[in-house]
Amino acid sequence: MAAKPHRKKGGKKGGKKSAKGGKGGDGRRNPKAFIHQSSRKARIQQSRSSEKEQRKLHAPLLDRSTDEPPPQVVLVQGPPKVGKSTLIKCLVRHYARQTPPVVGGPITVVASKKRRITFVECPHDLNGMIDAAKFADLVLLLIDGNFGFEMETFEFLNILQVHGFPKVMGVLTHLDAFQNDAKKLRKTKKQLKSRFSAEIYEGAKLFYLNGIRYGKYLHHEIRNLARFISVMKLRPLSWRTTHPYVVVDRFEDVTPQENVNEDAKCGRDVLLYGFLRGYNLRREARVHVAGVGDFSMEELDGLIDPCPLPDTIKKRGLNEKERIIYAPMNDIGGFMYDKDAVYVDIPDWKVQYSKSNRSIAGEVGSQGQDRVGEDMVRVLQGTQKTVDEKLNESRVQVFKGGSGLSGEIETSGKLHFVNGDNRNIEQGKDESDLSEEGGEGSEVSSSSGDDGTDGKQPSDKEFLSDDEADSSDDDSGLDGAAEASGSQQFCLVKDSGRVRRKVVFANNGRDAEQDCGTQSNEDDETSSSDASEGVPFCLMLVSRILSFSSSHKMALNSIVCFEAG
Ligand SMILES: Nc1nc2c(ncn2[C@@H]2O[C@H](COP(=O)(O)OP(=O)(O)OP(=O)(O)O)[C@@H](O)[C@H]2O)c(=O)[nH]1
Repeated sequence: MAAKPHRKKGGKKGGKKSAKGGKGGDGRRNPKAFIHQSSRKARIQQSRSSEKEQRKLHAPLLDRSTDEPPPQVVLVQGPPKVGKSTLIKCLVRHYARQTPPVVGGPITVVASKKRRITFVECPHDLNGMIDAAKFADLVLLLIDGNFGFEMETFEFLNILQVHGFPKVMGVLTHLDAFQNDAKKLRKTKKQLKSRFSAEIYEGAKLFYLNGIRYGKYLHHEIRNLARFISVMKLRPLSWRTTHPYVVVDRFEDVTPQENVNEDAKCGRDVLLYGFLRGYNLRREARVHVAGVGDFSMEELDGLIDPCPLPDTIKKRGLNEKERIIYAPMNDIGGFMYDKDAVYVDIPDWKVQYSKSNRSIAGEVGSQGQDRVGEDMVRVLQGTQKTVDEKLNESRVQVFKGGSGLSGEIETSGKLHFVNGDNRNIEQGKDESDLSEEGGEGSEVSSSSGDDGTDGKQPSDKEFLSDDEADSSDDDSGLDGAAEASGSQQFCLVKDSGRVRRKVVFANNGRDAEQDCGTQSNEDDETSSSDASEGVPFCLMLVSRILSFSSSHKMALNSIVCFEAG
C-alpha cells in the first residue's frame, strides 16, 4: 500500500487568511481582529473599561489592623522661626491640656474617641526633610504670611512628590504684622491662597493664624484647626499599608559603658521604642534605619500601649482622664516607660524632705520597733552616695587575714539611664560622637551613603555656583540677589540677622528683582545672567532625591524612621 502523502502545511483556510492579510497591505496579519465592528460596541467597550478603572480607584481600603490603629503622624513643616514649635505646643495644649516645655521629639496625644495623633516637628535640613516625608500622614505647611513663600516649603513639596504625597494643609502665621492694615492683610491672604492652591492642588486648605498672645496662638483659631485635624479623613498611602515601619518615639543607647570607654566609635546596642505602623513586623526581619543602614534585630517585643484610646465609646467627648499624652523625649509629666518598668522623674527642687530637727538615732531609740520603716527612709535622706558608688567602694574579705576584694562590678553601664539628668548627658555624648563622624544627629544618619554626600550636610552653597556662594558670603550682596531654580526663583533676603530664601513667582528677571525690592543696575545684570543660566537648585534637589530613593527603595522592607532634630 502506497503511503499517503502528508497534507501540505497551511490548509485552505490558511491560504485564504494570508490572502486577506495580503489584501490589507499594511503588514499586519489580521488588522480587523482588534477593531470594533460598530460604533455602539466601541462606546460600550470604552465605558466598560473606564468603569473598571474607576472601580480600581475607589476600591475599599483593607483595614489590616486587628487592634487599635496606631496614631496618625501630623508633621509640622516650615522654614526656621515660622512658629512650628509654638503651633505644636498650642495643639498639644488643646488636646491634652498640658503644654510641653520643649518640642524635642514626637508627641502623641489622644485627639478623639477613635483617633490618636503624633505631632512631629520637621527639621529644616534636607536630610531631615527626606526622613520626615517617609512617615507623615498629614503635613501642616507653615508659611510666614508677612514674609511670603520660602524655598524650604517648595523643597519639601518636591520631596513629598517622590515619597508619595500625603494630605497637605497650609497654615499662615505672622499675620499680626498686618494688624493696622486690613486691606493689605486681605490682599496678602488672597495672593498667598491662590499661589498655594496652584502649587499643591486646586482648593487646598489654608488656615490663618491671625495673631499671637502671650506666646500662644489665639484660642479659637487653634480650636478650629484642632477640630479640623481630628476629623480629617487621611487616606493611607498604599506602600505604607503593606510594609511595616516604626516612627521612633524614644531611643536608648544600652551599650556597656566600658565598651564605649575603650572605643568611642564601637558598635552600639540601641533600643528603639515606637508604634508599629503599616503591617506586622517579623522577628527575624532585618530593619532599615532610614539614612543609616540595614540592621538585624536582636529582640522584638510588644509593650503595653502607653497612650491608649478610651475604652467606652458611648460618651460624646473625652473626659480629662482620657486626654492622655505620651511624649518621652519632651520632658513632660516626668514619666519614662521602659520594657519592664516605669520611671518617674522627680526634679530635685520638687523634693521636700520631712526630716525633723530631732536626731535620727535618738528617735529610733525612743519610738521602738513600730517606726522602723519610717526610720529607714529618714536614714536614707542623709545618704550622700549612690548604690553604684557604694558598691564600687565596698570590699569583701573571703579568707581571714586575706586582702579584701573590691566591689567594682559592671553596674555603671546600666543604671545611668534611670536618672533623667544622666540620660541627657549620655545622649549629648552620643550626639557629639556622631558629629565627630561627620555631622550632627540625624543629619549625619540621613546623609551617610544614601545620597552620596559622605555624611556631610549639604549647605546652600553646595547648590549654588561658586560665584553665588561668594556673593552669599558677602552681606551687602544678599539683599535682593535673585537666584533661579528649576521651577522657582528665589532671592536671598537678610531678615533680622538671618538669610532667608524668598520664593519669587515671576517669569523674568526684572519682575523677580521688583519682588525682591532691588533696583540697582549692577544687581540687574548679575541676576538676569543667573536667571538665564538657570542655576539648577530645584533640579539638583530632585535628582538627588530620585537617586536616593531609587537606590534605596528596594531595600525598604521595613523602615525605622528617627525623628530628626
Ligand atoms: N508675631 C508673631 N510671632 C510669632 C508667630 N508665630 C511664632 N512667632 C514667634 O516666632 C518665634 C519663633 O517661634 P518658634 O515656634 O520657635 O518657631 P520654630 O519654627 O519652631 O523655630 P525653629 O524651631 O527655630 O525653626 C517665637 O518667638 C514665637 O513667639 C506669629 O504668628 N506672630
